[in-house]
Amino acid sequence: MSKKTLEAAWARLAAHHKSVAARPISTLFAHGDRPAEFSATACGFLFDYSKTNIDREGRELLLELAEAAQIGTARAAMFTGEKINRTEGRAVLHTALRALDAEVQVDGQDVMAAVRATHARMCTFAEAVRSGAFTVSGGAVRDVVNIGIGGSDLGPAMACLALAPQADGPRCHFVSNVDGAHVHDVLAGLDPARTLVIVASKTFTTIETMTNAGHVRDWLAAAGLDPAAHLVALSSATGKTAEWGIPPARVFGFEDWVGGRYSVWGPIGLSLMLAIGPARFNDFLAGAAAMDRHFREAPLQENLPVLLALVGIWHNQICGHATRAVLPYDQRLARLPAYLQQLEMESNGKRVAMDGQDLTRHSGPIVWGEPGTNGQHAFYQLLHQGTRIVPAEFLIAARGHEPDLDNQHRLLIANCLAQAQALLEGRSLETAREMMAARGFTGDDLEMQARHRVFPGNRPSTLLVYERLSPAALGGILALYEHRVFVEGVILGINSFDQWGVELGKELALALAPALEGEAVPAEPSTAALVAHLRALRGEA
Ligand SMILES: O=P(O)(O)OC[C@H]1O[C@](O)(CO)[C@@H](O)[C@@H]1O
Repeated sequence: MSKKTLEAAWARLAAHHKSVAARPISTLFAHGDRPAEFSATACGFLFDYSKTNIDREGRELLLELAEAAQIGTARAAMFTGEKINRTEGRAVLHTALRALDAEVQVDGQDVMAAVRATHARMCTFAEAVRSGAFTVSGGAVRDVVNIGIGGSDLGPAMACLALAPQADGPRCHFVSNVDGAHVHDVLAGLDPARTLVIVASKTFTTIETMTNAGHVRDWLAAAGLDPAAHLVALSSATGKTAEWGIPPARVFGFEDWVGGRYSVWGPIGLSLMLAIGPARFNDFLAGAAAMDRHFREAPLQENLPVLLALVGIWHNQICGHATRAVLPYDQRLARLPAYLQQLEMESNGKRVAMDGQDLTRHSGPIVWGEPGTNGQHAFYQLLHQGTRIVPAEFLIAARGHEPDLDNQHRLLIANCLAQAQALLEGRSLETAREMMAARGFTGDDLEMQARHRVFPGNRPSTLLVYERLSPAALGGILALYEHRVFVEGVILGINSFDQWGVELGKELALALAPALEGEAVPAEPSTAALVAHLRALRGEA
């Protein structure tokens, strides 16, 4: 890619933004059929970005930016197994986990035979657990505890909640935090004899996971059971799983080209497969694979992941909005914002470009959110009247899973659309004055009261619409976001697939452990003082 072409595309966008920044978004609807022209459909999704300040020229310039960043070349490199994760010398092939018929090679070697074999073993195992043919010490498995953190937890935990209406297998629970409260509360009430324990860790060294796994192994042993009969491992480190005494038949491995935050599609998704069954899990994969095909084949201007990325770049880089709110009007997507926080911020929260040079612009956005309508009664106040603008990303299904509660689903949709409309249109001082006058206010009091009731509006939002949160729809949503993050990363020149920023804290935590046992004093004075204070509170100093 020519740096000059790319910088010129950025400069043109900045200049265009300067010329339209003061324009109210609502005025854009005066011309043509904006809702149709600024939305796109694919794979059962409608993505509406008409309530943004992007006009035809802005979109053209954004597409030019994507072309200048050579999205097409980068995309081909990812799908064909080139080692685009340069700092770790790895290919990036999570897409291969959901394209079981594909032919993919890394270093000239076929990788799909192993992917297919592991997938088949997972299906057989899941069927056996679900049917009761596979038993633990006390008989058929009633509860599954997945112990993992980050990508080894967030994907399956989020998806198990999202697809609860399809869950007809054993009950799945998730332990991630090293805080003993987490494992304690999850195990409370479970019968060890009927519990299957999945230790999910790509590296099998993550301190939180291995500590929790050790505790659960002791919990099984304390009940007089053979822990090995209850344990399953999902890991790339098969040597380490063997040291743990987990029988190879219950170890499901994957290659280093599956990044943690991209791993729900393979063995790390085993808990989800146990919950919903292999057929629905395959629908989940198929939904993602359809989005992969769309991402590879659709022209950039109709390409959903590219459009999401460009709207993101517009808001984050061009308009300077540092954060983005993800607002699923879908209670079962309650963990989607947390999942996306890892996906987006671990991928694109970097300070240097691919070549190690400082980024010349900001890294990816801060992502946060909560399901609607709950958020409306919490932080939406700031979205509507705060001094900072937070682009809102709404998600809504046309139908829920509860036909007898369809009236509530209509109310949910009404709320979602109303919020987007309120953000766009706002309420003028004039209208607020009329309102307060009608309520009997006069003079200075009327003016003061009215000013509190003004909504500036002109706040951008997008909406992703789908028919219903099925396994395929969830697969599509996650793949859409994965590729969006990839496209944003390519445009910013970031390696979206490493995560060196998580290392320092891990190292320091290990180094601090002896200090908390009184065996050393940290050199850093603030930390030393806090360790002393905490030890005193614990009655240890
Ligand atoms: O699966 P593992 O190796 O236990 O890692 C868990 C998580 O830890 C991280 O490496 C970061 O702390 C994530 O990228 C990863 O998903």
